[in-house]
Amino acid sequence: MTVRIKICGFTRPEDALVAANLGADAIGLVFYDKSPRHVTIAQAQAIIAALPPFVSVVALFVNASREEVEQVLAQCAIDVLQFHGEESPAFCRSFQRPYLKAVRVQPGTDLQTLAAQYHDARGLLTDAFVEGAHGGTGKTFDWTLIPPQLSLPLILSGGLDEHNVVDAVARVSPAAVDVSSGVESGKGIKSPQRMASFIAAVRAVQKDISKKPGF
Ligand SMILES: O=C(O)c1ccccc1NCC(=O)[C@H](O)[C@H](O)COP(=O)(O)O
Repeated sequence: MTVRIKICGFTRPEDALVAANLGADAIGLVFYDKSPRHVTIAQAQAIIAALPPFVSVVALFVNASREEVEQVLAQCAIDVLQFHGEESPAFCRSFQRPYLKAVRVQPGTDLQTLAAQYHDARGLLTDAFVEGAHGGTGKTFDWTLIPPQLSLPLILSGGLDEHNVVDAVARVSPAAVDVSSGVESGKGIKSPQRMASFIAAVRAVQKDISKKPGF
């Protein structure tokens, strides 16, 4: 199976275009004003306008109000919503859009129960738990906390980069990987070289896995 690649936290159209041309499946835009990667609606529109067809645009929120989410949906061509806060399943599904639920994983996090609660999500995005932060921390978590069989597609996130993503994909077999800090040269500034290395690493490990007997 193809491991999908989402790169998150773009603030500049030129970086998003490079990501798309390198083969990223999805790009993430952060609509959370406490993030250094926060984009305005005008910035988001410019980034989206720079993309070629068939690259999904994911809008991220952290405990946003219904009005904030609706305002973004009304003004930007968003394909998928991603919720990083304490949003209830009812809130997440109420926009009638595909959504991802992000979960900050620490010992004791019951991913099976969360997958059942958010059963209509397009995937569960597992990120590192860092006190006081909701995402984009560049920190990894203990991947053994992920149960082998989850009832939702797993999007592995949290501290991935061009060096550890090979090991991550081989160990966890996620449906997709998500990265932000690990392909940056500065907060919100994506490095073409790091994005290229990251995507190449995912594609290489995937080829290796598909060569194994029984695959
Ligand atoms: O990127 C942010 O600044 C951010 C802030 C608050 C909530 C979510 C945020 N990013 C969400 C993402 O999908 C990131 O890609 C994910 O958290 C992984 O980030 P990183 O560990 O930096 O790769």
